Amino acid sequence: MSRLYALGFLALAAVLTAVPLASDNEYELRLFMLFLIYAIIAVGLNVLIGLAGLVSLGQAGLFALGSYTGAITATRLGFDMVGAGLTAAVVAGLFGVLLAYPTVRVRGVYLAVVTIAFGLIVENVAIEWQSLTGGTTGITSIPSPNVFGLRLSGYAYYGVLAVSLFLLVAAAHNLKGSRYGRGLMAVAQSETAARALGLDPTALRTLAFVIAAVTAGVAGTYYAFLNSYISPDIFTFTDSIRFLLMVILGGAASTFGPVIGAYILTYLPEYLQEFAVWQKFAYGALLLIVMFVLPRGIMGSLGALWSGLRPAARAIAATDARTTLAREASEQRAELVARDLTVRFGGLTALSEASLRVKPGEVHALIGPNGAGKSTFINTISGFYRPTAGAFELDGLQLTGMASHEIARAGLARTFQNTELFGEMTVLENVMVGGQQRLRYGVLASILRTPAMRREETHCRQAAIGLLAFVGLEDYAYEEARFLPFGLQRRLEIARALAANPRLLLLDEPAAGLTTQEIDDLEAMIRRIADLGISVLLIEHHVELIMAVADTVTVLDYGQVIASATPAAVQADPRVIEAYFGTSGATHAPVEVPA
Ligand SMILES: Nc1ncnc2c1ncn2[C@@H]1O[C@H](COP(=O)(O)OP(=O)(O)OP(=O)(O)O)[C@@H](O)[C@H]1O
Repeated sequence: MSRLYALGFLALAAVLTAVPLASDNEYELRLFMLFLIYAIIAVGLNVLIGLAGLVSLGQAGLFALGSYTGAITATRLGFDMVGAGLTAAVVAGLFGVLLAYPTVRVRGVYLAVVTIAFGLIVENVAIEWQSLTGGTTGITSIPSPNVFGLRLSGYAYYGVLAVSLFLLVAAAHNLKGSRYGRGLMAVAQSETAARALGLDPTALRTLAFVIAAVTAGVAGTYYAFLNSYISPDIFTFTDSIRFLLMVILGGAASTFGPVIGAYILTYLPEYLQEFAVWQKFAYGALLLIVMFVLPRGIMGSLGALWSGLRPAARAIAATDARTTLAREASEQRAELVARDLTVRFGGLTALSEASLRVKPGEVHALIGPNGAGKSTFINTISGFYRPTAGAFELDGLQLTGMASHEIARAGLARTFQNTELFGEMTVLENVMVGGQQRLRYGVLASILRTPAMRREETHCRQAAIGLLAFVGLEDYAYEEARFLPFGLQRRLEIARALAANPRLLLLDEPAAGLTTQEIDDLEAMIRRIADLGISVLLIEHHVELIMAVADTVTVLDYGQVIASATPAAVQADPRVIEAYFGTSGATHAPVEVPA
């Protein structure tokens, strides 16, 4: 943990310890405990909003679920706080899974609508299911906080809440710095690239929803025990908006931001009481001003200032990329075989019975005029399109019908025609996302930062730095990827794909938009990759590059393979000349493939 974060945690611990000592009346302490409960919700919600990039406006519904579950189990079944809290966590967690399901189909504003609907349904059920929830009257006489039969004093309960918040902030911070945090951010920033690197977006989003739901559920139980009374009007849509605001105001994705946001939004109404009828106006106006001045939230904006002062990457030991990649690749040089692939889009046949074989360890170029079906071919073999007919396999393993992330895990990595980087992550983090399929530690190990987890992370980081050196980007490790010049972004995409330790690398027009010097560097890089024993399938328009690096060239025209041979043979093939120039006899000179 960096010193700055250590200081932050120290400050948090100091504040949490000092407050009960300093507060001289029960009202003050109770208000602070309310803040702690809201902060717990905000920190959990931050995983969903800040890391996974998903907006939920139904958090009050999960808070209510936890509250009612806690209250009902405590009043009817006699559960103590631990039993009630655990039950609430399980119930809310299950609803978290349920809420995550729509993300398979909807996102953004549509997802927000789904979560709003969920919140409203919970509110209505709380009102209508009178026999269970007490209807509008709610549930009264919830026992005071107790653990294993021991009744907790006000201060002891404060301790439970303070420790819960502290541990949760630490857990969320650790999660953010683990493969799960990086995975969530990667999926949020480019789902396509994340899938191509073997990440399962559905699983990751479900994890984020479950974390946000479980924390809201537990906070709900804490609230029920604090208040000893709950009713539906405590959990309204306005509260969901308030929870969302806590995260955004404090700084989404930051460690302490949601706590600060929760503090401000708990205490602001108190401070503004003297404005009487203008209270709501002042509340809204203040929020507007803060968000206008600090659009990334309070901690987000401070964090941006700090990011320029981070250490250089060279300080971290690197694992030589050549040894890492070559060792594993030489064991399994890959052969890709595609048989009679046909892809139709409605009435248009983009690929028609196209067959291709990339021999183990070769550089195989796939060329053809614009619209010939090259991108369709690689989108199909990387699992982004389903073939209408035909099959393809990697070293005998049938890949047809597999999801893109499963194909990536089978050893096929790719780059994109229009680069698909995780723009707001650093160059190093981008490459680490590429390498994280090889990490084995679980969610619990992430949260606890176990020694085994840290060991795996160090290896992953060292390998990533080695790969950055391999492509000449070691000096940019801590830059945000979106700030790299275009040529370097292309190199980063290659480093990231290599980090997945692929057996077959698909390069989709890697020379597009590069300068002559950059294309020369790319040529050398492709040679070095091939020398490591990694098979390469290269889609390119740049003829000099193809001639220089390809062992075999396959030509597509109108979705059909019209030639597949050595570069020289293909250049002289009349069918290829005809495909490019519309006539086979017009020239006997080698074909110049237009860029
Ligand atoms: N998702 C899609 N939906 C409908 N049609 C598509 C889709 N993707 C590609 N096509 C069509 O399939 C045909 C082949 O396109 P594709 O992009 O594979 O060609 P390409 O050889 O990669 O071309 P370019 O060199 O211009 O990138 C084109 O007619 C294109 O319009």
